[in-house]
Amino acid sequence: MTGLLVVTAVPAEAEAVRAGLTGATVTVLPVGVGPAVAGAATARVLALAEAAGQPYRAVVSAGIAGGFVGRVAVGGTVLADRSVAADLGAESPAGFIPVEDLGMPPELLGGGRVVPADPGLLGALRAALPAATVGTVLTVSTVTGTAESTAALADRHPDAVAEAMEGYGVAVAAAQAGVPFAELRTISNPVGPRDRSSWRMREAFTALTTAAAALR
Ligand SMILES: O=C(O)c1cccc(C(=O)CC[C@H]2O[C@@H](n3cnc4c(=O)[nH]cnc43)[C@H](O)[C@@H]2O)c1
Repeated sequence: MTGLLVVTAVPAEAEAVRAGLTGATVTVLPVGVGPAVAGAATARVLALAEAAGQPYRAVVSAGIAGGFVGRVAVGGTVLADRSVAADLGAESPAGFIPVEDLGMPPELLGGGRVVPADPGLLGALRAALPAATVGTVLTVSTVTGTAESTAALADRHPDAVAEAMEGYGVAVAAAQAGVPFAELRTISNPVGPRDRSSWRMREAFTALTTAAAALR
């Protein structure tokens, strides 16, 4: 059995993770942005490793994220206790309807919009990162960028601490391969009205390198 697989969206995130992992035998791969491409690419990596007789023992989705104001600070580190496909469902005049409530057969929903982190893996990461904020990390296909959508999302998910774009897709790939999953994020920007001047990429990448040491 091979070791841990860490998947990021972009190469810069993968480099930041690798910088914190010197000496460790961890595979770090940038697999693309968004839940579909990240999920499909992760599924392929897991399947190829399995076919080669060297399955990974766990998968971590890692990278930067937006943080919900008042729940986690920019520059902070987040561990997901669950990864949730926040926009998988239907809009209606009465508000958002989760995909589970649309009357579809459950077997078509791949376990639903909520994938819990593996308890053993999350426990190990919590122990290694005691200052990390633990909570729901949302996966969105569209970055939240207005005050109205931020308020609606925060209301719908009172336990959400951050949003990113890959975790749920990677989590589904891991679940279908029977491999433990966790999500680790560092906060580059507040979730809220689009404002590039509020982004703190350097801070988030530095925090990602520091947090990556926990993956050894
Ligand atoms: O152009 C924008 O308004 C914008 C706002 C936030 C992030 C981006 C990106 O291109 C980065 C997407 C990339 O990073 C993760 N990420 C970082 N911050 C957020 C966020 O606030 N909401 C969702 N995803 C975020 C994400 O996982 C992607 O891989 C552009």
